[in-house]
Amino acid sequence: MTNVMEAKNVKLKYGSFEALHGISLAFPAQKLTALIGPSGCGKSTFLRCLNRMNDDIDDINITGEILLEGKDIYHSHIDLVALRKKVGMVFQQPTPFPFSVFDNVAYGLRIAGVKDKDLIEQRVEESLKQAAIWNETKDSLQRNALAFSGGQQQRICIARALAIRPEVVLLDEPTSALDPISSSEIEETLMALKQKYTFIMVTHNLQQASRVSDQVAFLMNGELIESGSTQEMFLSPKKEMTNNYLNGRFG
Ligand SMILES: Nc1ncnc2c1ncn2[C@@H]1O[C@H](COP(=O)(O)OP(=O)(O)OP(=O)(O)O)[C@@H](O)[C@H]1O
Repeated sequence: MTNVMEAKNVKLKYGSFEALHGISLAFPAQKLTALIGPSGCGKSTFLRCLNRMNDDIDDINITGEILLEGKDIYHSHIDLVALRKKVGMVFQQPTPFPFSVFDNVAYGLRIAGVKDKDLIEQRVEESLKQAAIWNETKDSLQRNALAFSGGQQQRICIARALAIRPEVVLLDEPTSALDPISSSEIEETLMALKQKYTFIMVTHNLQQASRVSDQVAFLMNGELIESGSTQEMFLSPKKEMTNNYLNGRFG
């Protein structure tokens, strides 16, 4: 199985506080990896390392390597704009920009300098279809994205992330702000898209992790306790701590 990304001994300090103690984890292509663990264990911190979203935080220190297609994304020659084209992100709260659906989805392409109107139109349509929001938006592409429901906004954000054809999509609790129906629509969308993209998702929802992921990584206190296939992790975890967490004994 090919790994699209691989973290090697990633340590991160906020000032003198070490939030990640040396995480090593590989992300197989066209699979969904779920990062799980109790609140404050470092899931979001680790996820944000994967497209260098932490870079702007004052007094942060990151060591180790994160390889994307074999190259360290923390190497000084890496172009951040190019990196974020390859590694897109969807956040917990839907974050459409306050302009039309069309302009939201076209945003990344325009930033990347794409001028061909036909190509942009084609990509917008394709991406909205992939994110399963085309039927609800096709007659109102010029409507402000903020006028849609939370679940629809989140699918517009997924379409926006997909429009630039990333290798990897990072998702930070993408359904936790949504109602159950919208959440299950997003889950179905992710399952359908796994053939094309590699997803890495932070989730608090263990049932969600068991439904949609192929690989699970369990973090606690900034350490990777255990990772493995979803089936193995849920049915026969190797570590007692993982078993206790998955069985609701703490969290
Ligand atoms: N910008 C920051 N400055 C200092 N400490 C931070 C910062 N961001 C996170 N932390 C600390 O790092 C640790 C890990 O936080 P992080 O948000 O990554 O955890 P998490 O597992 O995603 O939590 P949750 O599930 O509650 O979102 C916590 O102790 C948190 O307080």
